[in-house]
Amino acid sequence: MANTAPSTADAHSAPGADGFAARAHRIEKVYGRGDAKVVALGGVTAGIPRGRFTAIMGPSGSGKSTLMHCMAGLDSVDSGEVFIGDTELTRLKDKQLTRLRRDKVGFIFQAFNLVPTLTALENITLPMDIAGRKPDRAWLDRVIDTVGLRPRLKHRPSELSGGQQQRVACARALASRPEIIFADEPTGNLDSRSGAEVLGFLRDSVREMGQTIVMVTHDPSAAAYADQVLFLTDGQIVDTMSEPTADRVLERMKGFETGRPAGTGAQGAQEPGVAAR
Ligand SMILES: Nc1ncnc2c1ncn2[C@@H]1O[C@H](COP(=O)(O)OP(=O)(O)OP(=O)(O)O)[C@@H](O)[C@H]1O
Repeated sequence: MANTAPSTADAHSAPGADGFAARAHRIEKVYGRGDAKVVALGGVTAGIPRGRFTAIMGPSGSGKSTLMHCMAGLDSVDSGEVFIGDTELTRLKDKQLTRLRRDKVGFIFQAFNLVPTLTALENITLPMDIAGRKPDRAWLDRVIDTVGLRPRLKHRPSELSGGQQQRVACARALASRPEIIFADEPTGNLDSRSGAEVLGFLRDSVREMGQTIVMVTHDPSAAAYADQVLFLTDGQIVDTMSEPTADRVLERMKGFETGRPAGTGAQGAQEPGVAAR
């Protein structure tokens, strides 16, 4: 894990700067036209620090999923640049983008997206099998033990609980040691106990394995597992928070929902480390 998070100014000024696993620079994304036009992202600049757990929060429709999809190369931007490491996604052709996503990015979705006919272990190694890469056995063992799946490796998804299935999805994302994992509401389909297990595991993989994770969530208690929170409202980053607690996140969210950031919610009062605009 990085000891010092890169500063807001770094994210702003330095495409290619060290310390960020992914960066967005003035990205805009507009859906529809005329009366149906929606500015989902209105020129967002953000850096996701390497080796840290970042949560993205904001009211419904604020652009969280769009930001994540654009930063992960799952969706295109209308203007601006997106980088994973030093690679600018916005310049890549489709095939190069597919390869980059396969080699450098891990995904965890709300729906676990496991292949029902494969065992837990086969699901975990599937992306590497498709890429023709041999798993690093020692690393794979560590991932499996960390998520506590050793006794369930031969089970198919239908024989696993929701929490166990999401742990398989987490292990699948971690197995290839990607530069960054994007998690979109990873606990959205889980009860609070299974959700807490998955979040604890994600946090441990950042602290103990140095993984970089960025997670979209609606849930202040989920965001409290992160090292820092980035708040979006109306397609703009309006605030950041380090060392979040559920209460502080909830308090700040209340401010955004009434259109008036609570606490230090003004743009100029951002805490350093996550994002700048
Ligand atoms: N494919 C699309 N076509 C048209 N508008 C879209 C599309 N995808 C998203 N939008 C709009 O863009 C805005 C941002 O959507 P996005 O899904 O990123 O928000 P969100 O913060 O993730 O919302 P939620 O928390 O409800 O999932 C919303 O107003 C949404 O209606």
